Amino acid sequence: MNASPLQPAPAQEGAVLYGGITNRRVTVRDLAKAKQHGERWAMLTAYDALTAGVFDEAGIPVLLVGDSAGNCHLGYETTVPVTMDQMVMLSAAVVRGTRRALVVGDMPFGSYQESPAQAMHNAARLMKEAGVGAVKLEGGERSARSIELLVEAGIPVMAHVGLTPQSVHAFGGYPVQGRGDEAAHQLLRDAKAVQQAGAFAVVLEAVPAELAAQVTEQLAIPTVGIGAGAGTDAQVLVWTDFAGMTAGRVPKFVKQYANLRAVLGDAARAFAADVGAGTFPAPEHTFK
Ligand SMILES: Nc1nc(=O)c2c([nH]1)NC[C@@H]1CN(c3ccc(C(=O)N[C@@H](CCC(=O)O)C(=O)O)cc3)CN21
Ligand SMILES: CC(C)C(=O)C(=O)O
Ligand SMILES: [Mg+2]
Repeated sequence: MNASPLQPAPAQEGAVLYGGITNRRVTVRDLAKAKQHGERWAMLTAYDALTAGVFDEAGIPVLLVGDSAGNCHLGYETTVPVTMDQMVMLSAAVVRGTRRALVVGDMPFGSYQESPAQAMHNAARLMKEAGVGAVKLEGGERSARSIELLVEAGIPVMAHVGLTPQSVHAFGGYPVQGRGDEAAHQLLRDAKAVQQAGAFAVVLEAVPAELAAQVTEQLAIPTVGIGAGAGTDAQVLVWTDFAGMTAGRVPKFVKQYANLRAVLGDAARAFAADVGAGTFPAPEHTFK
């Protein structure tokens, strides 16, 4: 059955997210219901209107405008240089390009760590100037007071614990988090702290699968895994990784569902060859 745009084929009978929501945006309440129904869901990153529209029409219920835009879109080595102005612009484009998905704006490094007031100021920018439906920020216990303030102000917050990429310099790279008893207990404390603070979901990044499954069991809010095994409520991947666009090595947890880098490269070479050979434009591409 060819699902028409914005009418994706329901994944399963009684599906909350993949079946009945077509003429409105997915909300955090839908995600809570999905957890109650044991319905797993997929989140992808998106950084522009066109790509976001493709994923929206494919029925992806939540799109994250990740600060991974730094790596995948803006040519930075890490997410650290990404600015609020860049995230506002990219998030606004993703909102304009979609009709159904919940769009989550990722708060970049230095936009929330100073104080809850700073977090409020910049989260409000994403909500007002970009029109996102929720924001995401990194940190467990350390971000709890900021999450509380945002939630009290009516801003839905997705938290992010485990490997928090904005701490790449402190970590010395992107190591798996939560290995060993003390680290595992700290991860659980972080997850419970963000739930207590009012987060509607929490990303678990680069965490041993068994620990992620235990955390998922103990939380009432959905967990969104990336490199956290199959026991979380949802999964997220950076879209350039999942579509085979990323240059060079991708993290171990990535499954590549396409090889767009090769497709685009081949197309570009064919275009150049046709222009060189004078076979493009052909008569059918030409005005009289
Ligand atoms: N393209 C892209 N994909 C991502 O998933 C991603 C970004 N960019 N930018 C921001 C962060 C960085 N991420 C990363 C990057 C590398 C690893 C990585 O290679 N980790 C090691 C862990 C090895 C270990 O500690 O055992 C790995 O081999 O997977 C993990 C997450 C996730 N995010
Ligand atoms: C890796 C995901 C969760 C993220 O924070 C991003 O894409 O920026
Ligand atoms: Mg991010």
